[in-house]
Amino acid sequence: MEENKDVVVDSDSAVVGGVEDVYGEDRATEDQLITPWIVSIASGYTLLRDPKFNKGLAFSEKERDAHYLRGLLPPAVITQELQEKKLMHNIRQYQLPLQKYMAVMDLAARNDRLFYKLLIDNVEELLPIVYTPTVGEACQKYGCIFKHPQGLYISLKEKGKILEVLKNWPERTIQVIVVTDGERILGLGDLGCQGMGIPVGKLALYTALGGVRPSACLPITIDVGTNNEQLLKDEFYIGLRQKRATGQEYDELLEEFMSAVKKNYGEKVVIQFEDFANHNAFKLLSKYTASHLVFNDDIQGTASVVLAGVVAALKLIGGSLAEHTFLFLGAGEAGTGIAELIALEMSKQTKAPLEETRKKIWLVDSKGLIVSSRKNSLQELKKPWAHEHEPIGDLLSAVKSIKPTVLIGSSGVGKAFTKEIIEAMASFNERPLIMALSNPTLQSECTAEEAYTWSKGRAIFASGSPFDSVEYEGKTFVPGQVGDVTFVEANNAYIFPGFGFGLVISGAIRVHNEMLLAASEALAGQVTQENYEKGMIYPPFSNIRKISAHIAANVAAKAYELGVATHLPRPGNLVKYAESCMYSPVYRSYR
Ligand SMILES: NC(=O)C1=CN([C@@H]2O[C@H](COP(=O)(O)OP(=O)(O)OC[C@H]3O[C@@H](n4cnc5c(N)ncnc54)[C@H](OP(=O)(O)O)[C@@H]3O)[C@@H](O)[C@H]2O)C=CC1
Ligand SMILES: CC(=O)C(=O)O
Ligand SMILES: [Mg+2]
Repeated sequence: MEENKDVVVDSDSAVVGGVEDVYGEDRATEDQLITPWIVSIASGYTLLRDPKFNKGLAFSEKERDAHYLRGLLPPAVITQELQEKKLMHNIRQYQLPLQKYMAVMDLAARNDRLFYKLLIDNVEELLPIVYTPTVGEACQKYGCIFKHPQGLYISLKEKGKILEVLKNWPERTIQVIVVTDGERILGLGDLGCQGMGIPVGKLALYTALGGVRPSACLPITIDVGTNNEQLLKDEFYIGLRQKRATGQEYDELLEEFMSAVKKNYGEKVVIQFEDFANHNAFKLLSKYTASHLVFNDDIQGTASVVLAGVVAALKLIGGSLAEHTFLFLGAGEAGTGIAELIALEMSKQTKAPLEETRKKIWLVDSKGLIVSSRKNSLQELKKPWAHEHEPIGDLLSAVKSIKPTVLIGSSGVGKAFTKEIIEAMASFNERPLIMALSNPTLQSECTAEEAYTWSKGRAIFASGSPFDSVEYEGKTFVPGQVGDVTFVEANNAYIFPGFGFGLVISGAIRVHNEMLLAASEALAGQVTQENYEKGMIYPPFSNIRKISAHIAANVAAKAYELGVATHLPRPGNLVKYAESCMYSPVYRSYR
């Protein structure tokens, strides 16, 4: 007879069980199998351990009686506000941003609502922690700080079983998925499976800034290996230890993933592609745009946010969009995505064909200015930008020759906007618009201080990652505004939460460029006269939920107009409707 490996109650066993050890867990030796089991009603200790329902010391006396919590908590009953105050006090004690990140993520694992309340009420302070720049460091060290899964990991090992993997996730109704394959994490390159910090951070913003319920958000990392040698050698690395799969093997895994998502969650789940390398990002977007509700944040969300900033800046620098000349450093996802949306908006405004409006926009890549003589060797995405011009190898020469009014950094190369470049911009522009979009902070093409001092206070500056206050000529300037220079965040975080929420509330089934323009228009429309007077080109982040409601409403309105909305009848007042649908983190009372 085969030996029974399950736990057997054996009075002669050397292993002595605990008191009332009816399931035999305490008696099990390490080589014996045990059955993991839980009680399914969330009460007592289980309730305290469930982040979705846990309220910690905020459970009332009545709730403590009704839900078997007596004795499991100390006697004090405190409010959610006091819990928030205590946590912020504790978080502020940490010196290192990564420690703050870990403390905040630990809270998320313990108590959903308190986590989101903290994030919503302290958005400007906590955004640099859960998002860029700290999330970049967290991804680099994810293997070391990993405590428990915060999303789904789908690796090559799960090939053929992806639908089953999706079913393992505890929530059934999913509205937004943010997925990465970790190959281009911010400007930090290939971080493989450790890119998980990005979908987790982006979805935290979907809830805190956009109002999507946390249980409807699903972070996913697709692990096809990594080409990052350092990670492959790192004993704490949490991903597959192999080089990246490419070609057919990659395409088949992604195809299985995309069809499993549609099969499991239906047509109306938003799939946000995030931080894929550009050779896959453009391919995936064009492959699935007609069959799925897909949105690439780096290409499309960034485009929408930058267009909004440029349109708002026109109030300060004058002229219409088509009267400006744009030069980009970086011709990848962000660069070409932004360029295309600006050209589209110009074309809409002037009725000139897109081929014409594109000529107002120039891009520089790692090989220099993109010009027609390079056309045969260019990636498809760059070809529309190959205008007639003599070849130029470096950015400074390109700036001097093109004389742009707007300079945009989307290269991931820190410090690429040198003193000479900013001075050149300031020499032929009264108010040069300079956007250093690359993340995290060290990748920024220049700092706020550099843009300010080198332009002698005339630049309008916006960056992808936040900057600390600046001392200039004896004055301390805080982020948001320095004299005439503004350095608020030109980051897709302004757009994607409201954009995705707009898709969700309208039941949209496809994304169209017109919807990106609608989002951009809504964001630019939220910059107030008071903001303009301070030189700001984005509204303050502290108003982000109101801003998101406006973005969502504009996106939803466009979805209805284009006939891709399925939530019928169309609500009359979409802003009010969006606000009414937003998740609130305030504790609920339990019967
Ligand atoms: N603020 C925001 O909201 C966002 C910011 N970003 C940031 O933008 C950066 C780029 O992202 P993404 O566009 O997706 O990346 P890509 O890899 O798609 O594109 C990078 C581009 O930069 C060019 N480049 C790289 N090195 C140099 C160099 N030394 N000189 C000139 N050009 C160079 C590359 O040239 P080549 O094509 O020749 O290789 C490529 O065209 C990242 O840091 C990312 O964090 C991205 C999305 C949103
Ligand atoms: C902000 C963002 O999406 C990026 O840097 O990739
Ligand atoms: Mg990104």
